[in-house]
Amino acid sequence: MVTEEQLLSDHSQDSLQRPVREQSDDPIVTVSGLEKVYGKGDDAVEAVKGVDFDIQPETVVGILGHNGAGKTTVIKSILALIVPTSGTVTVDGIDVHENTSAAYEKMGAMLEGARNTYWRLTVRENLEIFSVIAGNDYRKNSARIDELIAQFKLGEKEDTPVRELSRGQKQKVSLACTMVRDTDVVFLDEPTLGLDVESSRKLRRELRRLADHDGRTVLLSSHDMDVIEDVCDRVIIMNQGRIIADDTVDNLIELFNTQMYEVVIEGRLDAGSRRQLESNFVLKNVEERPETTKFEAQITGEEFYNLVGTLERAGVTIDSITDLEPDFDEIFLRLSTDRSHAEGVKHS
Ligand SMILES: Nc1ncnc2c1ncn2[C@@H]1O[C@H](COP(=O)(O)OP(=O)(O)OP(=O)(O)O)[C@@H](O)[C@H]1O
Repeated sequence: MVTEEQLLSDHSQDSLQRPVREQSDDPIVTVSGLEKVYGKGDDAVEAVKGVDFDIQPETVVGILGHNGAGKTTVIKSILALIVPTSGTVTVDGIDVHENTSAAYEKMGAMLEGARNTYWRLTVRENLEIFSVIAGNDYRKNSARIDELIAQFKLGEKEDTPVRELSRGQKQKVSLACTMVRDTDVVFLDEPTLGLDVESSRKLRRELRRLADHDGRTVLLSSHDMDVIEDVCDRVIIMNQGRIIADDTVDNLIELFNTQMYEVVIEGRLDAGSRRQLESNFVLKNVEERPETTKFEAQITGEEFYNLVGTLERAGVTIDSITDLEPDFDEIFLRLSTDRSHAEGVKHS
């Protein structure tokens, strides 16, 4: 078993320059039939119950789920930090559990945020030490270190010990240290945790740039839906050890986009009309005002005209119908609390 320390400090590369990976449509990460049971007998916990997915190169994939959903177990299995009960994981075609050292040349990880770094050392010393650990002569690598310091706007703090930095600055140092190892695949656990709005926004841009310009593949976990929405090409949502949704962010938003409408009608909704509506649609938050009544109707895309027709047949005068576009926060909540959505949102 390889420890987390070894993964973060793999030293098998002679030079910092990442060999250019041949262009290919093959997935760079494949996870097949992954299962993990912790403990035995009555104490056994089925943390991951048969998970399959592929990740295409140069994409950013988010993994989401409530606490205990199994995300860390999946990520640690990919990183060969734990041995799964069954299933296989390959990175760039290499089985991570059979050939861990070769797989580590392909991947870097920031698992515990700022705790990765050496707090007594300065920012620059941290980057130098991570460079040395990666098998590089940091003196020859100073251009890359300068670049990372500039990219993460750490210039003013480069000679400050990490322990004296703010939480956000520590997070940036940690990420920069992960980037010193110039690997094809990068795993980031809660990369924006504790960052202020502005720093989080900049970091999100940086994460996007990693895929778009540096050709890296990023798998990140986050509870911050803005990060997911802004940065990820695709999102995998886990619940109780299983994948319940796996699709592009755009598709997930589109799927939920047309499902909720806010309707305002003139006057009151009489009992007969209400019964008629409720037999066809889910009505929520009915609110009677002095002159109007407002309610939300949950429908599928094609039923929009049915909704209008039903209202007209009921003799109701429609003031307005507004598409309630859910934010990703709400989509995540709906998906992870209502299993009935799950079947429709897995991409092939
Ligand atoms: N070492 C362990 N021994 C026993 N059970 C474990 C161990 N690690 C995790 N589990 C259990 O496995 C399940 C999945 O845990 P995991 O850490 O993978 O979830 P997660 O989605 O990463 O959660 P979080 O968002 O809280 O980090 C949980 O029920 C957890 O209690």
